[in-house]
Amino acid sequence: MQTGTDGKAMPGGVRPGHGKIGATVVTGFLGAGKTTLIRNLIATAGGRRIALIINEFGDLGVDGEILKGCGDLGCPEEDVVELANGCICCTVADDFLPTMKMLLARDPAPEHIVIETSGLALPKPLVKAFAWPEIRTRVTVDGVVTLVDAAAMAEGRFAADEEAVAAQRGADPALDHDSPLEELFEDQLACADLVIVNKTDLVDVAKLEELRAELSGRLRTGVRMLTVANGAIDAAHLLGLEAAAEADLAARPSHHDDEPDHDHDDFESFVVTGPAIADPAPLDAALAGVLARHGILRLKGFAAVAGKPMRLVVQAVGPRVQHHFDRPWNAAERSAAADRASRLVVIGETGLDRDAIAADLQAVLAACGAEAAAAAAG
Ligand SMILES: Nc1nc2c(ncn2[C@@H]2O[C@H](COP(=O)(O)OP(=O)(O)OP(=O)(O)O)[C@@H](O)[C@H]2O)c(=O)[nH]1
Repeated sequence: MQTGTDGKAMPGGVRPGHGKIGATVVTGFLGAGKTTLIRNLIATAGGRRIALIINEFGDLGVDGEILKGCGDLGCPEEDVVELANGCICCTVADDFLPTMKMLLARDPAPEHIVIETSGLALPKPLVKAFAWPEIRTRVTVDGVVTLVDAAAMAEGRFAADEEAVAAQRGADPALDHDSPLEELFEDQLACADLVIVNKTDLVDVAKLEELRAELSGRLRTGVRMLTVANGAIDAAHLLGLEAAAEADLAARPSHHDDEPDHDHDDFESFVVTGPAIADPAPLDAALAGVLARHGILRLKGFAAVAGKPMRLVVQAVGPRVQHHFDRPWNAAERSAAADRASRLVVIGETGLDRDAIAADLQAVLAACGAEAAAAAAG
């Protein structure tokens, strides 16, 4: 399902403005479906040479790995650049600009550049980087595409916890923000040229209309909104917006406009390593329990399954856990088979009980081995 809010025709394909290379910034909260959308974009881009810059908050490059593993001809591995271990908005000078220069030095240069920000990144500092002299002569921000997780929004997962905010305000009357999640959500919406409400399969029609009405009141004038499931939207709707967002920063307010050196103290992530499992069947329900017990926002990574040549991708967003085999372990990974283990990145608001979470996750992985062994023996 794809609909415009204003009934106008959607833009066509890539129309490079003023001879510059277009760049699309894909933003949206943790697990909103950015990587899923980008896979669809690549698959429907008609063979255009698109370079991807993939940024992750945790130091395990899961999204880049998934995109490289997709085997799509439009996305050869060398065109996927990973910027893990930090939010792109904070590492612009150290990581992003050198990466852009490297891509622009290629011959031939990419036809379009797509940047997936981490789910915790503020898009505005990244857009600002396109105004840097070395970049702006060659590249323009074709559009900022913000994904909204319809299910998370319907469940109130971005809304401020009124009691917690009241308690914080009591302790610090100068506090001017609602909650880290709400602020981030607002920043991502305020910077958008196009909003995609994803995961419509998880909400009913009435709820979706409610969400659209709420969102449309929070967007800049003229920003379009589309509704989709599984990021299934054609590249023609995403590329060619011709927004030149880097020249329009004042129209995109951020909660952090007065904080050039903001940080991400409100969130943390760490990686848990555990044993290979024997049976993925009980994994989802068991992991959902861990997420709920510890208030984990996002968990993702890879599990090794004993006796299987394929890598198991594990994904959890809020209460929903999914797994699937994506590709065979490659030769280098196979030769390290003795060390092959399951690796999961955990992301949440600051204050996670890392030891307890690691123990809980390792117990789940171990149980998925033990239960299968018991079933085989019985
Ligand atoms: N039910 C449902 N699941 C979806 C949809 N889109 C994505 N997912 C699932 O949501 C999970 C997260 O999707 P990703 O595409 O990895 O999300 P992301 O925004 O890239 O995640 P981060 O980079 O960690 O912020 C995966 O398990 C997807 O399969 C959708 O429309 N409906």
